[in-house]
Amino acid sequence: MLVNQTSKLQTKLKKAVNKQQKVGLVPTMGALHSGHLALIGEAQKICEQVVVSIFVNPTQFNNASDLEKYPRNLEQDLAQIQSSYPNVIVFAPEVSEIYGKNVAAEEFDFGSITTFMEGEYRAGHFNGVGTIIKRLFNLVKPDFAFFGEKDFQQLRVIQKLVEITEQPVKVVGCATQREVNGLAKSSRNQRLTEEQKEKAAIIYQALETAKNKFNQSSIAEIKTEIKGIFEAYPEFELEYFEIADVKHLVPTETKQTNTPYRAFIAAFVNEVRLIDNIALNY
Ligand SMILES: Nc1ncnc2c1ncn2[C@@H]1O[C@H](COP(=O)(O)OP(=O)(O)OP(=O)(O)O)[C@@H](O)[C@H]1O
Ligand SMILES: CC(C)(CO)[C@@H](O)C(=O)[O-]
Ligand code: BAL
Repeated sequence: MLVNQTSKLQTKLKKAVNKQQKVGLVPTMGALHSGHLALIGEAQKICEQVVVSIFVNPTQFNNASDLEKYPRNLEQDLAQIQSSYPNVIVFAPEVSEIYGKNVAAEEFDFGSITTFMEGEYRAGHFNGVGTIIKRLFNLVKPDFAFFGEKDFQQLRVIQKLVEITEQPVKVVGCATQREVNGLAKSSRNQRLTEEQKEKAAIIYQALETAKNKFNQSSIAEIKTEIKGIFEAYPEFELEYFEIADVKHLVPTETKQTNTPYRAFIAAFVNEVRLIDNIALNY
């Protein structure tokens, strides 16, 4: 069922708490796809009451056109949730319900995990994500909250946010759902043509290449190979390809033993920006 106001949401959640039900939160920006539905499915496994928030959060966008063109389709989102998960509460507030008149992000110190990659290329993005998630956690008071590994850096930011703000929420990371060709499901894929979606499989192919070469090649060699892959596709612009240790998320050129690494990529197809990542050695 759909709720737009925080007061109504809290009334509904009181009932769940009185019944000693576990509450799970799945934050989204809507334009739902099977990646989101997988998160809801994971939430349903361990929580009797699941809340899905649908809110295109303005303070996390560093690019006005990206915010304006972000796909929005509340009717279709509600129909999808209703048909698969009829007991879910959908919280879809207006911007004013969350921010009042002050549409601004709080500042957080997330340390090294936000210094590079998304933190570097989307200035202020993670302060915006931290702001909305802190507010949603305060409103919903979930026992568990579910986030996709597709946005791996974001997942680590949320874990850090919980630590900094001492909110009693367990953060659950969920595996990336992909198209048959390997392209990570993403709401922004809706802005691609069918041909672009097919070609965008090179993002995943680049990550797989990095994974296959990780043991026998240096990071410099892997980076050269990935750049070469993208040179063959002039309509794609590689923004970054990095290999970073999972703990600090600091890109590196040298491999340390007994350290788990992931490869991270961001690329533009025309003006649509896609991201993805893969575990390399764990
Ligand atoms: N392919 C996917 N597999 C698993 N989780 C996903 C996937 N895509 C998104 N998610 C997760 O769903 C949640 C909501 O993400 P969001 O609404 O931004 O969708 P999105 O598809 O990531 O959109 P976009 O990529 O355009 O930002 C986040 O926790 C995100 O990591
Ligand atoms: C977590 C989130 C819903 C916060 O707006 C957003 O960043 C997203 O959809 O990944
Ligand atoms: N899925 C991450 C949210 C964003 O791109 O702003």
